[in-house]
Amino acid sequence: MHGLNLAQPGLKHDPRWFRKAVFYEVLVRAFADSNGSGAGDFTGLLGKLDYLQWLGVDCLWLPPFYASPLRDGGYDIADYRAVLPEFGTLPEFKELISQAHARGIRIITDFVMNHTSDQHPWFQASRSEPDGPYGDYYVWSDDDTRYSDARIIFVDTEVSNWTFDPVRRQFFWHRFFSHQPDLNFENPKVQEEMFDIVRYWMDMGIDGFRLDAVPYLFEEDGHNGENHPRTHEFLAQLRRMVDEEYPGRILLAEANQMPHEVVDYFGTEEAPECQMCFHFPVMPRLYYALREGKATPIVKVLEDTPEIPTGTQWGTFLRNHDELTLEMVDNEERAAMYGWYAPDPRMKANVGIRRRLAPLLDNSRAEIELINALVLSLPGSPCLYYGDEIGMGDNIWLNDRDAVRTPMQWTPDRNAGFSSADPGKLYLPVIQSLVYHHNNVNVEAAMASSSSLLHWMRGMLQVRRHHPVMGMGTFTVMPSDNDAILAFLREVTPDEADEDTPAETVLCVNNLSPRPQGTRVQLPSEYADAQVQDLFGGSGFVPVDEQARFTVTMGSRDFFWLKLVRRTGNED
Ligand SMILES: OC[C@H]1O[C@H](O[C@H]2O[C@H](CO)[C@@H](O)[C@H](O)[C@H]2O)[C@H](O)[C@@H](O)[C@@H]1O
Ligand SMILES: [Ca+2]
Repeated sequence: MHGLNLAQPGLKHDPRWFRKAVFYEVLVRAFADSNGSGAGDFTGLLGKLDYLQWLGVDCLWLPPFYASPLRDGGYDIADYRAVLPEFGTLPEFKELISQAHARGIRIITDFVMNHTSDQHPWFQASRSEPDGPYGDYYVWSDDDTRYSDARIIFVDTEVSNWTFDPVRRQFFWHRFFSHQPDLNFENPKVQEEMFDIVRYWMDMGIDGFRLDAVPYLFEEDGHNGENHPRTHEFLAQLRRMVDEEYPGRILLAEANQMPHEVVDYFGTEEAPECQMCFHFPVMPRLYYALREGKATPIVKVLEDTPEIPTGTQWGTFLRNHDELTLEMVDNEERAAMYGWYAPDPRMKANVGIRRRLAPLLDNSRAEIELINALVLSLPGSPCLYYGDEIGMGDNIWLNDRDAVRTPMQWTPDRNAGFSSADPGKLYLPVIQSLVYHHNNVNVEAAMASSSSLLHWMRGMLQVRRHHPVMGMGTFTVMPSDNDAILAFLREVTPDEADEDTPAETVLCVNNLSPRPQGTRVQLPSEYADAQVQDLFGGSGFVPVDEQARFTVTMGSRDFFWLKLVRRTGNED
């Protein structure tokens, strides 16, 4: 990318880095193709690190890039220690890590422990040699009746969690596609293999793992096969090993579960598990609140979210490489979400919606800004999805979740500047729809326009970085007299402050309504008469009154991030 002559600060030692970080999920296959093969690769991604540094992200999450038949976007691994040749080589991957680190960007990768591809040599050996060393690596049964309390997750394609294998003449267990047999975690050798694979990639220099589909490791008759106590025991052992051998590296749980269940993946003080967990239930409620024009769904889900252990952090997100999952809302809410966000049945996938952020919000700049402001200010470290920073579109005519995995749009040129290949050779076609065509929606054009969504996003990340309170601070909802308004405080008190995280209080006020709204927000008494300073440089806000009430009028879908400066002598 021209004109991005950036300093390369390198990584700063900071054991709490993940609590302040902005993550960015990027599919190697989708970002940049360096050799005209039609698919993205490590070298292509490396060439775009300056862009990512310029944007201001702190950590990349790379979904699987391992050897795989790619029947589930790489979540069907055929060799945990090899990279898919079309993505490059291991030395290229190592170079990517070191170049990212040189730019102050960390990298976490996906670790799919629950299952492998049926092409994995372990499975091939297990099916053909039941008494051999791999015979017990998978979950086999003479019939398909066990674990009947476990639900089917991929309801669009699967009719059972058991599939008959004609070679071994037994059924094998799978929570996802029938080409993804579940590993048998009851087998200590499988557990050892997992430990060794973690060591292998951590030795290579990665900064952590997203633990894919982690609730499903252990199963038992009479149990629904999710969040089994033995899964938690295993994770605690894994964490102990990581802390001993790779201190500072993180484990991030992908547990699509209700708040009271997902918090268990943080573990306990005696037996910690993951430093981070994605907060699945909050995500659909952000979209719900936007359409309802009310703060209640967000307030409620955060009220239902238990406290998390000291030093841990939520991972938040608006979109990712999967469908916008609606597993964590009730039937009524799900029906409303489908009505609002999936008017065409093609937009649905499993229990969710396979669309990108901008099309979901009908390309409304105000809504895109508000929902991003929410995810950047609510508790947790936000994870952006590649392309959403330029408002990329989707293609619901593609299969399954490929709808949201199309090539990154860099320029208005051939293949959107993603690849020099013959357009027919691309792993997926670039977006050519009327509104989101790469002629208009691309990084080059967005960079050339100072009012673009891209520049706005970058500005937001800069402000967030300058205010570590957004990652580290406490979160408290402030009562407002208008139910369209979501107001909350993020706060680091002088007692909690240190040289990296100064004491600060930020009041975030969000208008979820499409109409202008006035509100009076009641603040804690110590903020009586406090001065109000806009983090984005605005001015003229009326100070908090002597009864600690803050009064403001907000435009449609408006938001404010306001630093509260207490009156001297009002410090208690
Ligand atoms: O490896 C199988 C799948 O694992 C992850 O799945 C998660 O996404 C599902 C929706 O697509 C969701 O319903 C489930 O609860 C999750 O575990 C991974 O993110 C998928 O891409 C993958 O197919
Ligand atoms: Ca399993």
